[in-house]
Amino acid sequence: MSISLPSDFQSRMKTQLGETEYELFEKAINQDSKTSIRTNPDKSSQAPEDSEQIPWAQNGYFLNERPSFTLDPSFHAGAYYVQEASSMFIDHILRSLQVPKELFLDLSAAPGGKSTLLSSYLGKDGFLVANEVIQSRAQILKENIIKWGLGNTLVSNNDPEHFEPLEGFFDLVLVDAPCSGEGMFRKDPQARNEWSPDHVTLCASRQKRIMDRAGSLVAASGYLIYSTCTFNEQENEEMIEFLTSEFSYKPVRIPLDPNWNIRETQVETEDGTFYGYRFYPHLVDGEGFFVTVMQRPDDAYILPPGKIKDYKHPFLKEVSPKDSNSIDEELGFPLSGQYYQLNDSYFRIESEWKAYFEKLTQHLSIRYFGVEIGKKQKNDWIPSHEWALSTLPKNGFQVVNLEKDQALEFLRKNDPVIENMPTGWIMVTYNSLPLGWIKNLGNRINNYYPKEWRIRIQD
Ligand SMILES: C[S@@+](CC[C@H](N)C(=O)[O-])C[C@H]1O[C@@H](n2cnc3c(N)ncnc32)[C@H](O)[C@@H]1O
Repeated sequence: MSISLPSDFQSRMKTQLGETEYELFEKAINQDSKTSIRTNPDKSSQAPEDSEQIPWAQNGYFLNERPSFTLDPSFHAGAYYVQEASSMFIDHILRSLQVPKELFLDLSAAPGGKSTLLSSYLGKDGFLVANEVIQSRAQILKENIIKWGLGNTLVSNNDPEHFEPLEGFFDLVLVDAPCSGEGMFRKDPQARNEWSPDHVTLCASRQKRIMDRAGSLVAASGYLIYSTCTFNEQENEEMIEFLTSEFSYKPVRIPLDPNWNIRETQVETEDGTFYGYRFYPHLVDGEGFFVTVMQRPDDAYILPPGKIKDYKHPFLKEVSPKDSNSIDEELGFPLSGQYYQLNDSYFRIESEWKAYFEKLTQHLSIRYFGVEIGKKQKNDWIPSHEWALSTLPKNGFQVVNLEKDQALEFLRKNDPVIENMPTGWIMVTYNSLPLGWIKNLGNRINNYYPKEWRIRIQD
């Protein structure tokens, strides 16, 4: 049985859209949404079969059918992320503004849709902090960042308040805020039951608390992006008013193709006209979404990372630049890595981000960073699953490419039946995409797929 739209919501939307347009909106919100994915250009450059390009996202595609993603090994290999189309507008924002690839923060990042997009945009040139306050969700975020595999991200598990010592530190801060979720009424009809005018007010005051901190974290000339998946003005336009009353920001206008049917909204403030972009389901093949962008003035504060002498951390041990270089050389990586040890395992980041990383570790609760390579035992490496899924080379290991059935067995953490398998460590792949490790000991096989990731459904 379909869940009806709350009557207060209906009357608010009628005021926002007018009666005639409201009917189109209501019809659209009760229809199925289109499935879309964003491919990982560092793993797979192919457009999916039977798909159509999303005009505002370079690697975004609408699929003509919704497949079972769980039963597609490429999904587990991080070849793509399932993301609704409107959210991918962030890609258009970054590219049209040519935002410099520096230090980015995604403050409310789980499960990682926008973080994986930011990570791809930054590539080898930038570094991303993907933060999530809820512990269990930070775990899912970590998993998705590992699968994406670019090694340019740190996952933290902090309340926005914990970022206070990092004011003026980030070149871009994205806050995809927890909201009343009106834009999800189509995809998740249960969300209709949770909606009430009081809930909207509660969400707006929580957003103010978050933005009160987030607004201060952006460095001079940096960008602040605020988004929600809700339609109302209280959580959107009013947040622009709030931000501009609390902080000094300049408006940013994003070029739009009129065929996209994205609605621009304007907010008059003492600092000029600011812009927001709203996605309605009767106008766009995506879910409800709102986003605004603003820029910190050039004379605002910048917090430099400084030099941390004799880096000390209760858990992390720095590997000297000389030893870091030797590891890169041994493993055939670009000679630009800085390593750290955590519980005897080695983690690699690009050395360019060393000072930034070390400053971040002084203040944040780190869940993952860079690429975990594995442990060293005498002269051998015990490779980590994270390394397999990363885009770093895996030189010197044997590789076995699996058929789909074998790959699914591996992902269920069963032992895939493979003929003429060599002994030792083997990286298993599907369509040449790394899935993980097995070790053939001759009389038995060990499957190193992480048990908490294993898939549980049958074909
Ligand atoms: C809309 S979701 C983020 C979706 C994510 N950006 C993506 O694209 O996959 C909002 C996130 O904010 C988190 N959150 C909840 N309360 C918060 C708070 N007080 N401060 C910051 N984030 C919060 C939620 O746990 C949730 O993961």
